[in-house]
Amino acid sequence: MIRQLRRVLGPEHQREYTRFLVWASVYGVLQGFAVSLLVPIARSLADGDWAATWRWIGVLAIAVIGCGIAHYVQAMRAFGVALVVLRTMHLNIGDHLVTLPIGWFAGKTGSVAQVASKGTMAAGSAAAHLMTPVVIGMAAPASVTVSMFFFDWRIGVALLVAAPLIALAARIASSFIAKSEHATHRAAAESSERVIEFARCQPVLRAFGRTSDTGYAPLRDAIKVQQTVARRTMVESVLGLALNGLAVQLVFTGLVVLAAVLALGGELSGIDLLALLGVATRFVQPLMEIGEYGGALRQVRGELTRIQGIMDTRPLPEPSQAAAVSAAGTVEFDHVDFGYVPGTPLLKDLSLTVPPRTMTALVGPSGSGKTTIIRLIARFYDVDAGTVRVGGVDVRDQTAEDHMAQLALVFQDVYLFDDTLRENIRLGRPDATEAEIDEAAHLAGVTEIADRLPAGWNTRVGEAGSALSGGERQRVSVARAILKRAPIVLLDEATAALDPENERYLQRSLETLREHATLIVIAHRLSTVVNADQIIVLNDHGRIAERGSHDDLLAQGGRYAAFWHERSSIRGWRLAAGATPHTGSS
Ligand SMILES: Nc1ncnc2c1ncn2[C@@H]1O[C@H](COP(=O)(O)OP(=O)(O)OP(=O)(O)O)[C@@H](O)[C@H]1O
Repeated sequence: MIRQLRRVLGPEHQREYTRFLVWASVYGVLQGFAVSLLVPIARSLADGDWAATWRWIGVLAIAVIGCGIAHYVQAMRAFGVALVVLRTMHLNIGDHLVTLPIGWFAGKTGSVAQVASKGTMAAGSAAAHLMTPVVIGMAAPASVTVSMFFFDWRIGVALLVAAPLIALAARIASSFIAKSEHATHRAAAESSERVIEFARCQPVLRAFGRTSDTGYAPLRDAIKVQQTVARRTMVESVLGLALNGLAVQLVFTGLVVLAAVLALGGELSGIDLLALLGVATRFVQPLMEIGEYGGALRQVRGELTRIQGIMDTRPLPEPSQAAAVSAAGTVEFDHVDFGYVPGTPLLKDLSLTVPPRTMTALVGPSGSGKTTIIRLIARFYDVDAGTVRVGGVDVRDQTAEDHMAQLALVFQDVYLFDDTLRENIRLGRPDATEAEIDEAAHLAGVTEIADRLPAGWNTRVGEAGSALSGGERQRVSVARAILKRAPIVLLDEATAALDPENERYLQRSLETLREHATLIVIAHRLSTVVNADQIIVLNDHGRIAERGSHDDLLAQGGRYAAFWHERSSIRGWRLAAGATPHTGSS
């Protein structure tokens, strides 16, 4: 844990941390030394040598004063380190998170939040409360052992043999408990996920009559597993603690027996024996304390491992010198291979070119990789082979800032901040004038939303935009994109089944965006596909099946043409995998 804490603190706080460790060790060593002085004091008393007795008492007084000073300094330093942990760890984690590929966050938002809050608190309190007993638990027995070599080498040897035995027993007990604690942690995480699911899915569960009478089986099962695992953990923890306690007691008993044997053989006086018993007690007590802190130590170690896991995740490599954009508004895929799972390629040898200020529609069966293409353009992930060029330059040769400056993203899962409509649009370009915001809002149809809301433009949109409908949220997101004036707009049409109002605004926005920007759209609406300059039809093997304009593809008489003829009678469509047309509303 000492090493883990050092790693997560970062290089700039190493000196502070080392100073704390030194003072805590000095405190532990002085404690052990002070206790060991009982032996020479007892011996000189037994010998009736008052001068030596007072001399040793003087040394004890100095050691005790030293202990007090070391205690104070190490406590202040421990709080200093704890404050540094709390102050800097959030910043370190935050600074690191912004360098990670966006794709890394998929499915991790819950655990990242947990680590950033609970993990840093645990690390901070470990520095303030746990490190001192741990360091003393190691330093004091070591100091007692070394001191005993000066006063009675036989006891010194006995302590030297005993220490590793106690450490071994503690390690066995700890690994025993850690295994069951790990299972408890997993079971607890599973049932809390099921509880969240249960709360979130209430409308669905109620709609299907899965109320509390019938219960929600996954949650019930998860709780049952958690209870079983918790029972087992309790038993195993008690056994582990008992093993630890037994080992310490056995060592203590061994030391008492050894001292008694020496006393009986006339090698030690009665007063020597009493002094050694005191020393032996002080030897085992810190070791016992380390065992008692075992649970808390393992918990902190787990949190530090999770923090370290985030900090060890490699950021997207950035070039030391950014390449300048050479062909603004173009997007190229050059023999790209990509898969989310190593060894399972999704896109294979994919090449495509999107000229500036054109509109490209991506169509294909569900799961064919349309969203993945958009994510690669935005560099959520790096390709496995080939090159993705944005603005004529490999995305890996651009800084994240230069790269993202060329893109505006309108995704299905639009995230709005719990702020006013106006501030949510302003996010697209913070230095935009009020008139520019008004214009973007008007084009995307947000003005009409504001007119309807009770506080107009000043209405807060709620957590993640919960006060707006899906179509309205997308209109705000489109307004952001219009305001940004990025040369390339990536847009995932929310759904084929937009209501006429949202449909009209989206159509108008696309036309506006098209005047200045390159548009790459995951197209669900017939009108988008027909109006595109280029249609890329993906097959379900991660390759491009057909490409061209609507007229070209109809003339080719291939798969697109077949589906077109079949589906053009309904609004909204999507190519389905294999030979079976997709018959849903999308
Ligand atoms: N983060 C991820 N990790 C692992 N696999 C993923 C991830 N995201 C997508 N996939 C898988 O990659 C494949 C392609 O997904 P993608 O979202 O690109 O398809 P799509 O053509 O956009 O589908 P749809 O039209 O249904 O939205 C799917 O099989 C999907 O399950």
